[in-house]
Amino acid sequence: MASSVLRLRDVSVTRDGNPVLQGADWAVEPDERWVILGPNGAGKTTLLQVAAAALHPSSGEATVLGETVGKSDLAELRPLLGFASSALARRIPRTERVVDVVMTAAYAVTGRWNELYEDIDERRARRVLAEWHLEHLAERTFGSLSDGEQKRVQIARSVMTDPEMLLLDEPAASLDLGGREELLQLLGGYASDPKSPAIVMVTHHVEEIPLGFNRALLLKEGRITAQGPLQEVITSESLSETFGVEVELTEIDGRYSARARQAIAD
Ligand SMILES: Nc1ncnc2c1ncn2[C@@H]1O[C@H](COP(=O)(O)OP(=O)(O)OP(=O)(O)O)[C@@H](O)[C@H]1O
Repeated sequence: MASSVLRLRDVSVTRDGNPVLQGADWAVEPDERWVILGPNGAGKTTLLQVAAAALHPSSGEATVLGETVGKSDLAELRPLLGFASSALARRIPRTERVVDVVMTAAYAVTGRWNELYEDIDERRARRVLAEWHLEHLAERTFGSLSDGEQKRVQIARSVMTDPEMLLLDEPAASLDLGGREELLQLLGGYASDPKSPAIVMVTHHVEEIPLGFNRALLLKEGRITAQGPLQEVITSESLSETFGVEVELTEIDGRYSARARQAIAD
């Protein structure tokens, strides 16, 4: 069996003296596509930052692509980890050409400075843009795109280096219905492709779980409350327990929706 791309053993993270992640045990295998759900402040982004080797555990051990976070030089890991988040997107210059936004990922920078780009990088960037239905926007500036288009550019950028693990922090946040559905369709296709890397996606809403995702992890107050196969973990009971409201969950053709039972009774 291939080795885990991510392994956490009893990982805790303390920030400003507060425990924000506690005793996390978790492994991600190459063929797994994980969704992480939990209330605001539960520690989802913190967990993703540990997975990205961007944050060191305060205690416990995190191994990313075989390297122990905090013990090895992680610079070489960077291109092997695709990462997209709104915080990272804010660092992309609005005047940058879309094709350059994607291409600069090969050098793990935002903004095109003095790197020498190869034709092969540009060809790959244009191919990745086409895969995410963005080729017609290649020459536009990043700042001129709609939110939905910008989200897709961020994901295209994060897969440019052909990473071994793709980490997505709320990729569908702030999208309208059409934009969300288009993104979910593309993500679902990507997740269903056996050649795609391991994927970990943080989201607030079960409606944003793309088809093709097969694992789920629930977090509450810094602790993992459930993890495992998606259909076993995403249940009315587990969501009610994690979010602290009575949740009524429905699933149609692999897509979920949830609402509070209270709302149904009213
Ligand atoms: N740099 C920081 N310094 C101090 N506390 C922090 C820092 N970053 C996050 N926290 C705290 O850690 C806790 C977990 O934050 P985190 O962003 O991981 O949660 P989250 O589940 O992603 O939340 P949300 O759903 O609101 O995005 C929160 O209480 C937050 O205030």
